Amino acid sequence: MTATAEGTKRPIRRALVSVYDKSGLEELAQGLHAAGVQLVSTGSTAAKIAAAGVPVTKVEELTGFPECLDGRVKTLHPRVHAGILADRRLPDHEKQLADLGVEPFDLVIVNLYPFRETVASGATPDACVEQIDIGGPSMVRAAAKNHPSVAVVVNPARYDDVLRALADGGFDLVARKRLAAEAFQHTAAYDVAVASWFADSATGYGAADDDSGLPDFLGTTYERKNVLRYGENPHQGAALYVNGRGGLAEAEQLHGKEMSYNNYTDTDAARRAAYDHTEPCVAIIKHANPCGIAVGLDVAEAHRKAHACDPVSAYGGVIAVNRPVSAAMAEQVAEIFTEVIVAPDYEDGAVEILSRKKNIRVLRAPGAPADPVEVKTVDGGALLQATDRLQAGGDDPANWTLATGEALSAVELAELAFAWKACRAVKSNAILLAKDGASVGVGMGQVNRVDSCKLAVQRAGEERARGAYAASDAFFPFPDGPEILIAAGVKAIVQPGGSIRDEQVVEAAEQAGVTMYLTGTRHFFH
Ligand SMILES: NC(=O)c1ncn([C@@H]2O[C@H](COP(=O)(O)O)[C@@H](O)[C@H]2O)c1NC=O
Repeated sequence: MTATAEGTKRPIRRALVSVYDKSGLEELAQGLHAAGVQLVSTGSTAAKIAAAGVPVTKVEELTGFPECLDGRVKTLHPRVHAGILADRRLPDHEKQLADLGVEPFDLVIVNLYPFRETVASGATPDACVEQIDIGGPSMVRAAAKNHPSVAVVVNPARYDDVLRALADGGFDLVARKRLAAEAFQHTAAYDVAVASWFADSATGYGAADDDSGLPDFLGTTYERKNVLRYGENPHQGAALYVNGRGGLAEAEQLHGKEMSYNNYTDTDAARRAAYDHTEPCVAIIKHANPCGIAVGLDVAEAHRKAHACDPVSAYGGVIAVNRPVSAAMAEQVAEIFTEVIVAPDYEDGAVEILSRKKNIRVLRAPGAPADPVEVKTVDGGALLQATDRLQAGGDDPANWTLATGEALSAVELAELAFAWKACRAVKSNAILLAKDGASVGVGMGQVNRVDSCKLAVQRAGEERARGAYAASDAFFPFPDGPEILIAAGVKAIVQPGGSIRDEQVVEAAEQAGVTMYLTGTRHFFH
């Protein structure tokens, strides 16, 4: 076999066209015809080409076999597939084609039935199954395999390239290989979507062969959306990929500079924090940790309270809101250097107010974060876990156990519940002090809980710590942590409990007359 030189172009004389998405088809067919290319096509594709005044041979005429079974069999025929798969570099293949009376194809243009869109429309299982394209992927894969002889196009956005190549003597091997790669990516993503739908798993990622609910095969595909300027640091290349499920990765940017890698990770953390609360909530994040979380009667009030937690750190922060941003809130934000603001929407005038600052990135991302699972890579593998969400059991104060002290009133319990929920947004070991529905002191990311307690108290300051409501994301292993909170004068503490020294921990609170509740639920966040 002699390898075709990379730069050698293969002229296009005969094309097979079978497309579900018929956008740009008429112009393409006219262009192909004008360049002297013979067209062979399926049912309604052929009808549209003919209607555009372009001569076309129906596949049925080629195969001598009618399209049948409601379109389940159209192109699945040796006259089609031998025409696609013959390796034109091999004299023996050329001879076999001649003996069999099969004419080869130089170009295959196919796009597939809209399986994903049909599933998303809520169609019946039978209707979804009917949209699993069989003949299309077969042609695409055959043409891509045989890229030394055939060019394959799966995306109408490539039609201009086809017309340009025609005028230029055809595609060279490098271009055909690139088209083949695109074609296999297209069928691979299509098959993953079909496989995941069949698995019908809660994760949407694939089938579980046992009762773990976790897929045996982690099947999801991502398409590159943007190349980012750099990653976490300037020497790291980075890009944003989307998996077609919406969310932050597909947020609409309404204003400002291009999002950076760190902007994305902080914005993700900010949305996670803001959407934990049912009241209007604002979370301000720096380096994935909150420098302020607060709820209010409206978003402007929530923002004032969140900002007041730590105005120094909020400089250059990332803000997430769980409600549309009002003009009043926008006026406040416009006064503070802010990297990103993300919200489900913006009220009239809010974007214009925010846009007074050239650089602030203004994002619209409708809906709460909804990914059912989180995937983290480790060297040589990946970890998948169900996404941590607030639990109906342990995160509901109605289910908490009063370990010691006076039971809180409903208003006080709501304060402690706010602290508990807000603490979930803090990197472990996490301690959060709150007052009036706002964080006032946060101790984050320390390698022991005592230091997190010290940090939370120090950041709150004496006055704000006194009478605050304290939450810990995981149990206190020793009484030393709570002792710091107690010494600072907190009113109540909530923590999961479950340490072998719970008794000593509870005793410390008891002696000081501080109320302590146990949730039975932990929220590590790393
Ligand atoms: N069954 C087959 O032999 C077959 N061959 C081509 N198709 C698909 O039929 C569609 C085009 O059909 P039409 O030209 O009738 O609109 C394309 O999306 C193509 O991928 C087929 N359909 C499904 O498998």
